[in-house]
Amino acid sequence: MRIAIPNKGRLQQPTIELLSAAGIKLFSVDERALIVSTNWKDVEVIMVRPEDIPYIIEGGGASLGITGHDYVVESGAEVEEVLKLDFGKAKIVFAVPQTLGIKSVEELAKSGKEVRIATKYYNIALKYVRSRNLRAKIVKISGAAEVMPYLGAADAVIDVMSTGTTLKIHGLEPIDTVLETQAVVVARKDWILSKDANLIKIVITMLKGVIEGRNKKMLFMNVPSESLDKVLETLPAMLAPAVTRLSKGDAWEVITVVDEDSIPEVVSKVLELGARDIVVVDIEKVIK
Ligand SMILES: Nc1ncnc2c1ncn2[C@@H]1O[C@H](COP(=O)(O)OP(=O)(O)OP(=O)(O)O)[C@@H](O)[C@H]1O
Ligand SMILES: O=P(O)(O)OC[C@H]1O[C@H](OP(=O)(O)OP(=O)(O)O)[C@H](O)[C@@H]1O
Ligand SMILES: [Mg+2]
Repeated sequence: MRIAIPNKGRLQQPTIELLSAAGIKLFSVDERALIVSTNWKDVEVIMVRPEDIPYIIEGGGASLGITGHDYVVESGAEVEEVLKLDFGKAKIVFAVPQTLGIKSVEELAKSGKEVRIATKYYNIALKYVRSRNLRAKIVKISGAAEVMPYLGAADAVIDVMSTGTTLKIHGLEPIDTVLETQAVVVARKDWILSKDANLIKIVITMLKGVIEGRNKKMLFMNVPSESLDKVLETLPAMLAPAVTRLSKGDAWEVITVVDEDSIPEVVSKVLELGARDIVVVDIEKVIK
């Protein structure tokens, strides 16, 4: 089977790292190679432009693809988003020059003036202006939208924002969120009927395992008998914490899996309750 991944840009490196963590390592012979074999003998990776990936999947050129949700929406391709990947997170925003002093889209719509909007997201922009009753002309460009108002070639932009620095540098102010995006895994809608369905399922399971594992940690701790019940009561777990008697003394080893974000709170609570020797361990995959 084939997996289509970005051949450039922000999503490429995290995608290669994700595949590797899932166990799929790329054998790259040449940096310019568009088709790369992997250590999984039935899995081949193709490197293509991220905006083309939805069409490639829809057309049957690859079984799975990794690209941005924004590109899936923009393409209008009939594909299924099977997994969110937690990277490439950004917002597509509508931004206008700060000097205009406009604070909302409603204000702009009411003015009745035609706005020229520069964007690489033509279809998303078209749908957006209709939904907001804006009189607009969409100026389709393929990048660097932020500079268009400065050049006088557009009055506003619909573009990607993460920290907001790029917009600010160019004197633009976001006044509305058009779409939230992140990297996703896409497949054909009927992938389950494909001859590769089993392998596709395995790859999705491994990728999901890595994503689930990234936000979780394993905790080991020693707990004296008198504290055990209280510690077990407070500890989160996937099902329930595991408990084993220690080889010496009146104490127990308690093992559980918790969300990374909750570690400071959980650790301070169990310490207070008498737990000791707490060990926090990274998790490679969580397969449910
Ligand atoms: N600053 C950002 N933070 C997080 N995600 C981003 C950011 N900029 C773009 N993205 C996301 O990454 C993907 C962009 O991939 P793409 O390779 O097309 O753009 P790029 O990495 O900016 O390269 P280029 O602009 O040169 O085409 C999109 O899905 C987009 O939403
Ligand atoms: O809100 P910010 O954190 O500033 O991020 C937004 C910028 O990030 C992306 O560009 P990127 O950094 O990928 O550079 P590029 O212009 O080469 O695409 C995007 O096209 C914006 O220009
Ligand atoms: Mg970019």
